[in-house]
Amino acid sequence: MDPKLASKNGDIPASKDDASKEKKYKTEQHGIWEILFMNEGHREQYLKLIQDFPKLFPSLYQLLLDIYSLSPELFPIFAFFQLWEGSREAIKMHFSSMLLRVIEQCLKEGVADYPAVINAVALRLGVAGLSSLFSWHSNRILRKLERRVTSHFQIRIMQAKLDGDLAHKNSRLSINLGPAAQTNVTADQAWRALEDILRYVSVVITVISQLALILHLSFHDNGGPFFALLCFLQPVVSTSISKSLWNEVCIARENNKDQQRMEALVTLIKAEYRQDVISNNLQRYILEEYQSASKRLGDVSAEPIWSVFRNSKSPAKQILLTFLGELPLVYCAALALRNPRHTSFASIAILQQSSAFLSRWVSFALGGSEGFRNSMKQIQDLYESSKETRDSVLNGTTSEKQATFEDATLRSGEGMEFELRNVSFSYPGSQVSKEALSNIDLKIKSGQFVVLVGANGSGKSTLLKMLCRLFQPTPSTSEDDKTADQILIDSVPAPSYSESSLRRTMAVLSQDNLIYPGFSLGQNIGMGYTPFLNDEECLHEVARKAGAEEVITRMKKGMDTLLDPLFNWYQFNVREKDNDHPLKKVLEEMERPTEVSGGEKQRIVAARTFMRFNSGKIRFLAVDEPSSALDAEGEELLLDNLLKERQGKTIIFVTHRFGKLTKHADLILCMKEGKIVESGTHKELIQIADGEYKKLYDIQASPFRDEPEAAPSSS
Ligand SMILES: Nc1ncnc2c1ncn2[C@@H]1O[C@H](COP(=O)(O)OP(=O)(O)OP(=O)(O)O)[C@@H](O)[C@H]1O
Repeated sequence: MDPKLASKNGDIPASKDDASKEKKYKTEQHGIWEILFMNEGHREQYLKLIQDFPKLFPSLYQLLLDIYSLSPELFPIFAFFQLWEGSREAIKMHFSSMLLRVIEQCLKEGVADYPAVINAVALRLGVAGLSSLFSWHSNRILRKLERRVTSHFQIRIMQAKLDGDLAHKNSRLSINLGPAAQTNVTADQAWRALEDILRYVSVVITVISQLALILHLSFHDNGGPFFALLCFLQPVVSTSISKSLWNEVCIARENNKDQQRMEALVTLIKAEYRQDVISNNLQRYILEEYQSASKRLGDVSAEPIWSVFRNSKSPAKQILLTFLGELPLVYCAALALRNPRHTSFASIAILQQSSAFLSRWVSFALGGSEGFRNSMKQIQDLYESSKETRDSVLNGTTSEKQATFEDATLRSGEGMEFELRNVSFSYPGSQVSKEALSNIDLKIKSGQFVVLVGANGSGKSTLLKMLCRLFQPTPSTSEDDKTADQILIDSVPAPSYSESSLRRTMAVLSQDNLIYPGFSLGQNIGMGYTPFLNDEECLHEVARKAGAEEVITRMKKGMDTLLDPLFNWYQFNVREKDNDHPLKKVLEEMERPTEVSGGEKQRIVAARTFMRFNSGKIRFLAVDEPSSALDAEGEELLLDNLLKERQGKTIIFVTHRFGKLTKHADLILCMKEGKIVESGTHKELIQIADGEYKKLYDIQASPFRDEPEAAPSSS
């Protein structure tokens, strides 16, 4: 059926400070899809490409230099094959035309010219053979280059991402938002971008070589430039009147409520929702709701966007383009009528083939400019992000910078001292209007054991991360207070430290329970302090302290167990029901996951933190609700063992549970709505009538307080 077509104009919200940059976009409805197009034709796209090219070219040049330095021996062959790839068809057609002419000559004269035919056939076959050989060789070289270039990019990307958690001078939220982290180009995508660029270059070479062939043939047979012009007509008209999603700057979104409802209902039949669906007795509802949504959807096309979009092209355009495509042949026919003696069938056949070929490739060349520009941009992003990260690295990897940074490890054995002066922080791009931290003033003395409490969302984790230098305070706008927005560590502004020395003195145990996939249990623990990664004794010792030893001994492979293995595997034709099949057993082994509970994961992650203490350099321990999934015994053991490590460390705990921690804390900071509303010891805070701490404490303690005895019944 014909998709419904509706069109209206919309405005992309322009930034207030630059209303002139306001751009228009257009929306069209195709079946269940709404498409938002920029009002931008091929002309604009080409202009953009021409404008951007000087900016993009250095990255492309750098890329070619890199490929050359990675494989100097392969590079010339690689360049030759690219050239060959583009001109291959024109060369083949040229030799085909030679052969056809010789045959035509023989037919016309009725004489078999053996040497000429053999020569032409040999040349044509030779070219065909060479072409296959080159393709095979080119493919091999390309695969080799792919390996080298992908691994080269992978290292660049990894370096950029790994440096991305450094507090970056331009970024308020450093974690995952540094310039490096902002590049989402993967090494594979980078390679594909390079392939796209090469393909585009090859398309351009193809067009040029076909054009040269057409001009050569048409001049030879009095076709002249007019014929070449006719060959261009169809692709030029086609690209200007028809749209292809691949060449548009657009967003396609499914906006049909009934289709969305149907998809949501289909999701509910997945295994993970089975238990919920049964216990909520939803089976009937799901089926009925699906039926009525499907009825409401009616005949609206729910095909994938590309087919709905293609179907919507009007037949008039298609007919016009078909006729334009036939024009070169009509022209040849006219030539034959005008000058029958000089017309060669061989040339007409080759011209016809060549013009169809040219037409297709001119379309690719005209339509592919946006893709080409995007691919060049991807390569540029990749180079620029890693360069920017290198410039912003403050961790002393740049030797001349190293000398100017403080070394936090020098005071090993002494807990860290913190001072926050009027520190505020908002998460960039957050939908929450309030600041996550608001004007915090705080002093934490060396060696103090501090507990952070407060309601959900009060800012405890954010404050802890701020102290761990994972976030930067929002810069102060106050002209009067020059010391605002500062964090001092041991009385020295935090940015004066080499980041890597700070990291070496901090241990962080959070509630996220991250088990590193693809690493064994032992490696997961050992990565807390890599020099001892293979020290079995040490691994078991820290596992014991975190209460994880029992989990490990329970595993058949102990420390070598892979909880979350990372490897690809495929099975072909091993039937599910064929239980005796020897491969089925192997398959089962591979499929069986090693399950551990949330609490067990917490223990393993805690063991990694204990491992960090082996460096002897830890001066600050930040713990964020590490026992949320632990049983009472596990929690007691973990907290006791963490507190045993107190010597020479400042410890800050975030917790919701009032008990041992709050009772023994040197300082309790009670937070509310991004502010520290109360601070002191448990004894002090509990005295504040209507205080936030007392309120939270009472809620937890009240079920354990003795109930007043019920009055005996009078009856
Ligand atoms: N990644 C984030 N992006 C945007 N806002 C965030 C992000 N993380 C936290 N927030 C917001 O910052 C505020 C403080 O959050 P934070 O996690 O520090 O609170 P919390 O006291 O640790 O809460 P909880 O007790 O639930 O762990 C909240 O309003 C929260 O919505």
